[in-house]
Amino acid sequence: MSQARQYHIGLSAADIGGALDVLLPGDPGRVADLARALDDQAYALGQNREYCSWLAHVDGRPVLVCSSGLGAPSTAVAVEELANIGIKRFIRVGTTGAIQPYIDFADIVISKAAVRLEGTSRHYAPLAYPAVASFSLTQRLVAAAERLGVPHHVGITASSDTFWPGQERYDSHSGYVRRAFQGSLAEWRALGVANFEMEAAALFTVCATFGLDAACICGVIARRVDAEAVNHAAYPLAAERWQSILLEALREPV
Ligand SMILES: O=P(O)(O)O[C@H]1O[C@H](CO)[C@@H](O)[C@H]1O
Ligand SMILES: O=c1cc[nH]c(=O)[nH]1
Repeated sequence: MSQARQYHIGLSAADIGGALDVLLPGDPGRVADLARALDDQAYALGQNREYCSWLAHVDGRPVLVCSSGLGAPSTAVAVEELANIGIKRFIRVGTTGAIQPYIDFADIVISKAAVRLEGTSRHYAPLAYPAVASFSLTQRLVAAAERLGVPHHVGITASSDTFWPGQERYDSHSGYVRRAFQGSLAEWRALGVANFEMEAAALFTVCATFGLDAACICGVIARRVDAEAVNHAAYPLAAERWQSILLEALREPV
């Protein structure tokens, strides 16, 4: 473990009080709310670039909340540096677009694996290497969702490098989706993929190659069976649900 202040996240081991767990929301603007939902005494550690960090305690155990930034490259940087300062369990938490008709707004999707549509994970392992979540960490999230009765789905997630073409959205600036992606949403749906987001595959791959545990829990704010647009009204309930699941899961001693 390194004692040095990490270049991008701006944290050192001394800052995180021996935390082994990190929650990784994509958006730095969501860190404070999430940390306070775990612990009303949670406090800010600082912010560098897209990496905003707070420290919370759950039943006396330290839990770091640190934004990953948007997309795979910044997530991989966060994993590298958080691993350097002693983090062992990484839980991504964020928003997602569901592609299956049975998944509703604000439902929770817990990823058991991810399709590696992004490029970052290939810097760590060849494409034949699977992007799988940690069984034990994922099982803790699923058990917590079940205990709380929160509507949730456990499924395969497709992680794209882009919000528009890679998720086959035609409402982009150009309105054009490359031929390689035309029809891709229907194909992922036919193959049983549950949802689109942008970080899980890199997180799972990097953590697995490091021998670390990773999981991903997302709340549905777009239903791609109906529309390309995000439904902002779904966010508060989705966030309330993921916060309650995470608190319940973290209360369980490992
Ligand atoms: O809500 P977050 O965690 O940012 O996650 C999703 O939202 C962003 C796209 O809007 C991507 O980061 C995607 O993975
Ligand atoms: O549709 C969506 C919604 C959130 N995040 C994504 O990456 N896609």
